[in-house]
Amino acid sequence: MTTNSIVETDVAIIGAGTAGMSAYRAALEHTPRVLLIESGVYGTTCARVGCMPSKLLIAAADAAHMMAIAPQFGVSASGVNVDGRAVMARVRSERDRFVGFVVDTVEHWPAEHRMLGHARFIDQHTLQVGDTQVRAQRIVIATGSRPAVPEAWRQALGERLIINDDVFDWQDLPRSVAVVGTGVIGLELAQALHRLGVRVRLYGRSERVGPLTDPELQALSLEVFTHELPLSVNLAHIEPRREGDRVIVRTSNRAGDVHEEAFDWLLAATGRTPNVDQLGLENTGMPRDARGIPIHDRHTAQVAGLPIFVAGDVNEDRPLLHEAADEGRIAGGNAGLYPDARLRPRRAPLAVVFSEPQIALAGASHAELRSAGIDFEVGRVSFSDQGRSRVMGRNQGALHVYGEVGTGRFLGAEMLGPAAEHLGHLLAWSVQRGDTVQQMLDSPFYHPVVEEGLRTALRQLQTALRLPRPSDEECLDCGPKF
Ligand SMILES: Cc1cc2nc3c(=O)[nH]c(=O)nc-3n(C[C@H](O)[C@H](O)[C@H](O)COP(=O)(O)OP(=O)(O)OC[C@H]3O[C@@H](n4cnc5c(N)ncnc54)[C@H](O)[C@@H]3O)c2cc1C
Ligand SMILES: NC(=O)c1ccc[n+]([C@@H]2O[C@H](COP(=O)([O-])OP(=O)(O)OC[C@H]3O[C@@H](n4cnc5c(N)ncnc54)[C@H](O)[C@@H]3O)[C@@H](O)[C@H]2O)c1
Repeated sequence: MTTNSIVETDVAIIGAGTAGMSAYRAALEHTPRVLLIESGVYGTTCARVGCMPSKLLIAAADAAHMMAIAPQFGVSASGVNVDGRAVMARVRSERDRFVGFVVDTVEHWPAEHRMLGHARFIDQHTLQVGDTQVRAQRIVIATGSRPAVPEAWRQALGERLIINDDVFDWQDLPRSVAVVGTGVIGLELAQALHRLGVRVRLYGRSERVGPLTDPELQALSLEVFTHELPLSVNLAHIEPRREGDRVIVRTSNRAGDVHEEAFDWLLAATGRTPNVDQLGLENTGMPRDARGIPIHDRHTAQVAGLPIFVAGDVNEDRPLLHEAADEGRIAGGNAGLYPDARLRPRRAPLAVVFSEPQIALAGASHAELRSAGIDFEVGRVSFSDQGRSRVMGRNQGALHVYGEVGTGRFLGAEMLGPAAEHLGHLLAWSVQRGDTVQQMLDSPFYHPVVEEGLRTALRQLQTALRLPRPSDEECLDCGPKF
């Protein structure tokens, strides 16, 4: 690569996604010499092909679903008509609006702070970007991730294999889609398309549908989604092939039963790969893990003693929007402050899946508690008979809350059920504050609300924890006397 120009800067940030933009703002608080480098287009994964367009598609699906189930309330219109072109027109135009705000923001930043091109490390302080060499005192890696698609499928299916990015550019809804991968993206998109009248089948290698780790809730999740969606899980082989314009998905289960079904498209939702492979990281001598991700401290974002920082989905640690923004803030701030580095606190974990019923994980997951060897008890509630959930016709799912034996500290929760996006917040906030189960029980609960289900689970947990009963002066909702 010939180098025609050299640019010198204090902080170079690779990637203008959510993490990179947040790092840019934080670094600017310490130095005006900041350079944000982007190899693709401005607008971020979240706004262009992630959080926002997926929720727009789900919003349309929710509308169709509400009309479809309205007769159970004694309300009906004359059938449900989904106009695929109108659905996709709204998805695209609202998505473009969100993207427009982000692009506007970046384009209003000074031109000398921005560079377009693919950045690659030459050494710890130097990046090659096209024919420009960027010499930076400190560098933030915020390169995000991309869909991981089995190469054999790409070869076999050509353009009939699609990823989430493609869905949000559709002009119309297709007739049929095979969705492979029962993780978050697969579940959200498969259910939305199904509710919009697309013939969908969701394929999975295991019996796990969504990110829940509690075995009882995993089983419930499989049961609930099997009830609504055509699902083929626990498959030993998934072998798609192309016949003309059709995709034939041939599967065999562990018992050897073979099934074939034809679709217009195969949507691969088979996880994501961190963008570390084309960065020349081998030229820096930085420590990396088996996946090639720079080993760094999640409270400073710094790679062991080096002037290099990591933020966002590229690190595979909680690949979520709010975490990418936080990590960008930490990485950019510390890149600005280098050689000082501040240890920054991290928020309690919170993840939400916008399926119906929704899924939420707050604080420590069941699997994390088990692997850490923590002594904990579980409180449970089913939403099938929960008052408000039944009123709304959304009485599906269950909530499990976890509390520490001995201290009564609330540790975390997993749930599948109504209003999980809101309950998840309450629960994560309690974990972050260090609330005890008793403190949560002493908080107000309105009537009739879904949160009353949470109270039932907390009461059960408090009983299971067998803690000494507080005096009547100290509590409103006290556990039993042992
Ligand atoms: C379908 C889908 C739905 C989602 N829904 C949600 C949701 O509802 N809620 C939620 O919290 N999260 C959601 N997420 C996750 C969320 O979108 C990500 O956590 C977030 O966008 C990550 O931001 P980032 O800055 O790390 O990466 P990105 O926004 O991807 O930014 C990385 C940037 O780096 C650039 N880049 C890469 N390599 C180079 C290089 N060598 N040189 C220069 N530039 C480079 C890329 O072009 C890109 O612009 C969803 C993701 C997907 C895919
Ligand atoms: N609501 C949200 O917040 C939201 C929505 C979408 C995505 N996200 C974020 O994006 C991340 C990535 O989501 P994702 O769905 O791509 O990943 P994921 O890890 O959640 O799911 C990938 C799934 O694909 C399966 N899989 C992998 N290879 C396969 C193969 N060859 N055949 C069949 N199945 C295969 C895996 O077993 C897994 O079930 C999530 O972890 C989440 O952090 C968040």
